[in-house]
Amino acid sequence: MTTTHSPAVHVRGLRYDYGSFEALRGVDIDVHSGELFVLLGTNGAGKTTTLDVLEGRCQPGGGSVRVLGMDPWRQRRDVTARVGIVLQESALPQELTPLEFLRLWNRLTDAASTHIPSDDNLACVGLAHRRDVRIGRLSGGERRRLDLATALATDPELLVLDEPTSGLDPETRTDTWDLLRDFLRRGTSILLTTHYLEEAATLADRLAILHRGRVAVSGPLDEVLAARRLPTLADVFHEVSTTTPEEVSR
Ligand SMILES: Nc1ncnc2c1ncn2[C@@H]1O[C@H](COP(=O)(O)OP(=O)(O)OP(=O)(O)O)[C@@H](O)[C@H]1O
Repeated sequence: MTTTHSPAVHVRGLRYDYGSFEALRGVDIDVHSGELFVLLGTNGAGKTTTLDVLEGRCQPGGGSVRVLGMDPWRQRRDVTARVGIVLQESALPQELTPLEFLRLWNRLTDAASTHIPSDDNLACVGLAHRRDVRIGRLSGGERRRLDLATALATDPELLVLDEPTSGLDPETRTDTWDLLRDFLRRGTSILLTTHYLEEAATLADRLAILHRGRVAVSGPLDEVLAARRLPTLADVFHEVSTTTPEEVSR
């Protein structure tokens, strides 16, 4: 893995509209190199839209966005080669096995990237024993782990994960946390979204809560709690989600 001295993600004043609906209304986010940053949000707050912009799938309507120092809209191919992405909805081919799929994935993704051997990758995500089973027969949790394996295939500098533990049982979820911690130890930066506040409190070096297209609070958990004078992240989340947009502070 090559290292970078740029911040992993630098977003200022990001705006995005769906027609006349303002989904992002001036979002600021920094993910420091080597940290795990959690983006929380109320339903429809704009988390997925933010990730779509970071991945170069949507053109920002305003503001500036840098991912590993690059403009994801103009340099999408370069960003994709260095960023591992897990989308909220994946479309894995049901007829292939995990091993066949990862080998195909490695051939289809950027030839300039270094690929982790597929067997090693499957072992890394705890799927070695399921490598020859058709994907259509895998459980939801196993498929989510295969999603993660595709994101890890090019040994990325940055992982962008949209609800990577959604629908996993508690044990598989904590296994995934351990896996993410392994990647942090290797210097990978991670940005993930989740609806699980416990996950955010456990994993995040820093976090942000989006509400109606704006960052309502951000920072390390202890600073967020101190700033709001509240005992738990759940209390902060409740306060944010019951605040009207005009009252949201930046
Ligand atoms: N294609 C679209 N057309 C119109 N509105 C959209 C479209 N996609 C998303 N939106 C709206 O933009 C807002 C932000 O959506 P987004 O999916 O980014 O939120 P989110 O924080 O990921 O939500 P959730 O946590 O519920 O998945 C929502 O109000 C959503 O209804």
